Amino acid sequence: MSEIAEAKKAARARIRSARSTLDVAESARRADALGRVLEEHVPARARVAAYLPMAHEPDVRPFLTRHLRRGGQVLLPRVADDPVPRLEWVSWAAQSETRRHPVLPLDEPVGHAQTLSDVLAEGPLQMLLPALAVDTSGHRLGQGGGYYDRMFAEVEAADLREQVSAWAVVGPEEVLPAGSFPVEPHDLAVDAVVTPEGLRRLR
Ligand SMILES: Nc1nc2c(c(=O)[nH]1)N(C=O)[C@@H](CNc1ccc(C(=O)N[C@@H](CCC(=O)O)C(=O)O)cc1)CN2
Ligand SMILES: Nc1ncnc2c1ncn2[C@@H]1O[C@H](COP(=O)(O)OP(=O)(O)OP(=O)(O)O)[C@@H](O)[C@H]1O
Repeated sequence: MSEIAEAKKAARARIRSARSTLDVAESARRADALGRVLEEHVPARARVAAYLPMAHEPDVRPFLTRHLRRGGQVLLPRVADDPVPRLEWVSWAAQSETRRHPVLPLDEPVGHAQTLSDVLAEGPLQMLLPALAVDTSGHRLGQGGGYYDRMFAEVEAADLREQVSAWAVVGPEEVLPAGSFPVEPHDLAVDAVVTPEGLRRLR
């Protein structure tokens, strides 16, 4: 493994370990506060592409439920590794079924999926990206699959970056000064970061 990849791995381990010490009451308080921040900043009509939280990731589900109730649309990702590793997107309703991924520690939506290009052909998209940390230049440290980076490389190649508003979702202590974790050329830059304390624009 390259030196940079090793350093990213160490940063991920540090943040995952800190996340695992958050108690249940504090996690619930954060999910509630995060819901209020997102409800304030995401227009009711927006199409939102989000995620189902795994392993202590910020819980966006209270917001997603409220967004559906106010008439918004929600899409969730599913890993499709054949023929190449990529994400596909499934439209989400309150009673939709989920299934455990056979290898990765996450639940995924079941049903008809679209590529992100198909989704973007229908109009602009508000993306809420899972992350372990974000620096103040907008760089994002993810779980290490490279799925979001590859997806954004495609979006940029198709000249569709302007169609996407990309917000990373992390805890307040995970917004870090630039240089706190290694950044590679392929790492996507987000437009803003959202925490239970509020939204901060980064570019
Ligand atoms: N909630 C959520 N959904 C998501 C992502 C995410 O980060 N969060 N993804 C973002 O890309 C994709 C899934 N990618 C993932 C990549 C790595 C690991 C992970 O835990 N890796 C462990 C080893 C896991 C194992 O093999 O058991 C590791 O790297 O240590 C999880 C998800 C799509 N869905
Ligand atoms: N645009 C790309 N083209 C090809 N490979 C890529 C691209 N972006 C990332 N990768 C590869 O994916 C792997 C993981 O990248 P990285 O550590 O940056 O993931 P991450 O951003 O934390 O993950 P994720 O986006 O899934 O949350 C690396 O081996 C990297 O080289």
